[in-house]
Amino acid sequence: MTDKPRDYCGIFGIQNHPDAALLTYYGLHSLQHRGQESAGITTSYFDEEEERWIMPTHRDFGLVLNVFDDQNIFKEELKGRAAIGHNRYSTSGASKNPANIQPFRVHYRKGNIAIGHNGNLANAKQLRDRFREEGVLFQSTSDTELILHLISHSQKDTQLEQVLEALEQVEGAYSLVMLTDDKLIAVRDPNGFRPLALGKVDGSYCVASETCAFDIIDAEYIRDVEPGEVLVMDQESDADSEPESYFLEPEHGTDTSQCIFEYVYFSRPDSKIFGENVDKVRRNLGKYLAKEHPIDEMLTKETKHKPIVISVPDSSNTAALGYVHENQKLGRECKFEIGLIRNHYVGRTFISPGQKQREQKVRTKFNTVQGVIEGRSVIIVDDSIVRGTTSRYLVDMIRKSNPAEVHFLVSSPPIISPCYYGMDFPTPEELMANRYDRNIDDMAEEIGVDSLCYLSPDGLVNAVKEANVSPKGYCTACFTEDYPVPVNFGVEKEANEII
Ligand SMILES: O=P(O)(O)OC[C@H]1O[C@H](OP(=O)(O)OP(=O)(O)O)[C@H](O)[C@@H]1O
Ligand SMILES: NC(=O)CC[C@H](N)C(=O)O
Ligand code: SF4
Ligand SMILES: [Mg+2]
Repeated sequence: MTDKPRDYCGIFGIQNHPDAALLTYYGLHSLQHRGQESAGITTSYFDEEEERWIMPTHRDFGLVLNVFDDQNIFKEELKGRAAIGHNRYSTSGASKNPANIQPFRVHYRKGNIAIGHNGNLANAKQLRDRFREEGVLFQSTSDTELILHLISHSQKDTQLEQVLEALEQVEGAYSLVMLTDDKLIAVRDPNGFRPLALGKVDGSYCVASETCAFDIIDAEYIRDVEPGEVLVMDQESDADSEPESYFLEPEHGTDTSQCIFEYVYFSRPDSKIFGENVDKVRRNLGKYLAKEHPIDEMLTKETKHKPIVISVPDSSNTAALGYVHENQKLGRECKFEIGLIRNHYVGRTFISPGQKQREQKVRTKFNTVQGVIEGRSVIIVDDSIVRGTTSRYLVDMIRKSNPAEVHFLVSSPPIISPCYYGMDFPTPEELMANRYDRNIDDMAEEIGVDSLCYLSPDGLVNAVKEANVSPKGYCTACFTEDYPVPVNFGVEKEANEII
């Protein structure tokens, strides 16, 4: 397991566009925050000379910028009017295993097929055990490959029927982009765990995990792919007519369970996911934080300045603004300040084992603005505490700038349980809330703050539902242990690695 939660994967797909691979490349750039281990693009075209469909794939470890560092990749290699792309953060199958880099592309009796997956299959172990018994030779150690085996094993007549039959057998979290020789297929699991949006650009359809990938290519957001929806776009599809749409039956329950942590931390504030702007929802989390923990109820020191609220850039900027705005509305004095400066050249989730290295990591990523902090009552707003590494060392650094007092507010509840739906969390024992038996006073002492306050689980759901009025439900399992789809607890990411 990992040091802290890491992002989900980012996926992108486009059909019937002359610059399919290039637009996918730009889309992946915008989705870089969702996965930084590896990146890949697959395209599809009919080769007149060879009289067959070709599906070139370019994929490697690293950031999008490094993987696609040569223009010729687009001119000579990734030809075709349809493309899918993937940025990976591993949840099933080791991150260092090159076989796990997506998209996966295979050839079977119905032609070529490629897949990019964001999420984690809840019944991967059962499916893998079944295939192993049947004698299947696996090409990777990832859960995503199982979907391809299910498709190739299907005895249905058409490829589309095979895909639908395969998807009826998988459970858990999956937003998918798939490429067949002549079709782009976009899928969201019936629970709708992961986001996936439909857009159009130059009259062509495109899909992406987050709408910030549309903005970078000047595409227009049309709507979300609905939970359980399978969208099929062929070479004749043009974005003025509705794409073909099919629906999968939910295996467990009928409610949707969109990942609430997307709104708390993962998605970019300039994106729209689950039908609502992330910025709007995140500000509302700050507002509810102010309702539950108004600023003056925390302060204990008299200072000659207004208390200051600082965010931990960039992920909590928006929630901190919402917190300040609501306090001011309630007549409580405070102001938003930039008290921490972030070095943007340090990766989002740079893994560094060992305590000394973790401390160094926080120092490399942040520095304090002494003049802003000195003598003030400082309220730090962050979006989440996982292991407690960031908060502990940040408070240490802030204390060195001589504030009058330091309080820590979190715009989500304590994380008490891992995610099994597409995010890589530390084990339950490593989560800070569990290390301190969920005793918030003890956690405050460990972090070194005068007080520590969290948004309540009800506050979280209410804040999200007020900002996004859609009736769809949310997964809150990492905060509540209420898992909407049964999971195989304790299966390690590396469980299938043998070399
Ligand atoms: O308690 P911890 O284990 O330290 O993890 C919690 C921190 O991790 C996340 O930020 P991260 O540094 O991953 O990325 P960000 O820069 O996108 O906020 C989150 O926003 C918290 O600041
Ligand atoms: N974070 C994700 O969405 C991961 C997708 C897939 N389970 C993998 O590990 O490759
Ligand atoms: S467990 Fe947490 S991170 Fe995972 S899908 Fe549910 S809300 Fe999202
Ligand atoms: Mg952060």
